[in-house]
Amino acid sequence: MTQPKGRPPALFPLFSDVDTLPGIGPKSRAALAQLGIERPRDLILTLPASGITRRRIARIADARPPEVVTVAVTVGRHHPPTVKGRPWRVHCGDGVGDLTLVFFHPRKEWIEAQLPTGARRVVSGKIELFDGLAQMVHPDHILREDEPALPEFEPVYPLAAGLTRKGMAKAAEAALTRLPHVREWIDPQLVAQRGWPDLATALRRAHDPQSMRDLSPDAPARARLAYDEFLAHQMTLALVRREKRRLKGRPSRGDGRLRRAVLDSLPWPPTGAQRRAVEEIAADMASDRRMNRLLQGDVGSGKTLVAMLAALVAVEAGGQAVMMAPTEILARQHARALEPLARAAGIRLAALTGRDKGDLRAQLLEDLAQGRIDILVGTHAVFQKDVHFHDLRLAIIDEQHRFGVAQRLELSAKGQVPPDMLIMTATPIPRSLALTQYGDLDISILDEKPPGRQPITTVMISDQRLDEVTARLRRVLDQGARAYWVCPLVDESENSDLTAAEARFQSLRAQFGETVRLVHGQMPPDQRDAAMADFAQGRAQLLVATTVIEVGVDVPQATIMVIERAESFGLAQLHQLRGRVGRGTGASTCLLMYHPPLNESGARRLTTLRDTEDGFRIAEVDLEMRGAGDVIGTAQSGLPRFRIADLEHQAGLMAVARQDARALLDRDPALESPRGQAIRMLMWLMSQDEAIRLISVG
Ligand SMILES: Nc1ncnc2c1ncn2[C@@H]1O[C@H](COP(=O)(O)OP(=O)(O)OP(=O)(O)O)[C@@H](O)[C@H]1O
Repeated sequence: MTQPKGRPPALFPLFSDVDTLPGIGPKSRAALAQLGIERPRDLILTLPASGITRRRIARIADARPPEVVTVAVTVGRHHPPTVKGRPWRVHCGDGVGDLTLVFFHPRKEWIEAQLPTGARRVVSGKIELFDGLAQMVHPDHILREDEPALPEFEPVYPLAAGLTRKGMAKAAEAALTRLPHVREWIDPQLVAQRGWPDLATALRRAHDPQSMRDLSPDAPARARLAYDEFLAHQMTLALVRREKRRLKGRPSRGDGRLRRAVLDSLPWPPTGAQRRAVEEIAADMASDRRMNRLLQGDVGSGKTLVAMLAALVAVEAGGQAVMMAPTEILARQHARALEPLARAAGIRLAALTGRDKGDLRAQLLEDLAQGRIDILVGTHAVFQKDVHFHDLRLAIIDEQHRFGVAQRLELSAKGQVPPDMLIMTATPIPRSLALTQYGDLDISILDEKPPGRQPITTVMISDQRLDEVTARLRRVLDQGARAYWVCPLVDESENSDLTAAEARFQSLRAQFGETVRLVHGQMPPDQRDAAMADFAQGRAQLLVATTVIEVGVDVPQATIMVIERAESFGLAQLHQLRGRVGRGTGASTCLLMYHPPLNESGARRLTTLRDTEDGFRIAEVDLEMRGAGDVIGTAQSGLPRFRIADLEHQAGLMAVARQDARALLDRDPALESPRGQAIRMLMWLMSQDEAIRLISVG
């Protein structure tokens, strides 16, 4: 295996092919590859995931089945199967009690050699009761009495077909011998304060746990290794961040005139969180470094205004701003929401999506290039080749978790003088994940709702009470209320959602008449816009919808939301959906209609939602229930795959690692000090090769 330029020779043995280890042949090599293990380095970072405690008992009668035990027995008679498909049974005993060993399809020679009648053997495995008799199916170990005793605790590695536990443990042991001596890269104070062992000791202990306690994320060895992984990752993010900041931006300073005009036009003052976020953004934009900031806002926290004020900084400075949304619907919605604000500021705002074609589009592009448009809102169409700005100073990206670090870097490469970047996300994500995925960005958080909002009353109700729900709906609609009715996510295919939504629409229309509208993603855009507009302006009172209304829809007069088959939605999605109500000063209600019986996960999601409206709290529960990868999305999210660290349980360490990484780079930009050198070693060890290249530019 060729070693990349710059990798310290001391690490070569760890990065050679895994089959250079003794005892690893082509078969094991293939099996290990299934686990993503290709080099000895991968082996040392693949830790036991769980463990088995095997109690040693003196007599069979001492077992408390079902239980994994080790016990000495005398082998009795063999009972080979008389009927095909039946197991081979071997009777054993210890003079007092009996134990039957059960084997499916054993090789005759093997089993007779392993368990000769009359011999003494130590067997270890799970004892179960079968028809009141003790039996052990496929013992994990069969030993002679003179063989070394089995340890009471046995680590369990992740296994793939073709690998045995023993084989894994041996391979890991062999790989560990290739670990060179390395200088400590962790801050000595942190090491002392947490009582962490050095790398080699930590690895040895992590591979040789003595009890379940040693496997917990808090065990010093595992905590240290998790921190190492976080630190390497955060070093990379810190380097990427530095690299981006190095990209000179142009300072955009406004006189505040346009921002004031917008604020004066609003009936309410900005919240403290909005004010803070705008200040942070304006300060970034005023500096001569490029802004790379993430604006994270809970539902209904008022991100739109913040985005608009940011855009106005660019316009006040004589430039333009662009805002990009992930979908056509969202882009249109943003444009609609920003339009009145643009009017108040007396500036020109235009929307551009894939839908725009022909002369209109050509005219729009011309206006944009001439600087006659100040703010452009759209889908990714705004970044097409033929779209030229007169003077683009700010790009706002409403991303919904769609981009990873790599994509962000790519985007920022667009344009000659790359604009400041503001990334907005409407889904609160737990801090640990934010630091993982967005560690290269600075973060502003909107965690405060505009004043005057009343808590949303959230109720769980069985769909067997559908009639009560519609009766109640009739009463409130008669009083002039506006309501959403969200149809279930039947399965992955959009068509079946559609059928469900259409069927529900028909039945509600039969009951409530003309005031019901339907929106779904496959409607012609004009019809969809018309239905939305009818609802927003009060010409319709009940909007039946699929999840297209999940984000961005803002109709403050809507106060009721019914979510059908609520248990079929994820937590974050439910939170977003519910966020469509409770956006005005009226009291709002959300009915989570479920189809009984609820399973455990469904129940937990719905009760969590019922009990809190705090998106950040909900995000934590979501993370706990689903794990990091699922919360952020698939591999394309840019979320790194940690081998050891556990984001759910070691989130605190991530924050420490981020701080340490940034401080380290500030003090030692080229990583030349002894500790800097050690950090380089860590980064090589963790395969952060790309990032290492960014160091030298330091
Ligand atoms: N400071 C404020 N005081 C009162 N109302 C506000 C304030 N800021 C925004 N609003 C109003 O709150 C509502 C929600 O704002 P906005 O649509 O910007 O939320 P959002 O953060 O985009 O939410 P979501 O992600 O849920 O769509 C809008 O009707 C907006 O006019």
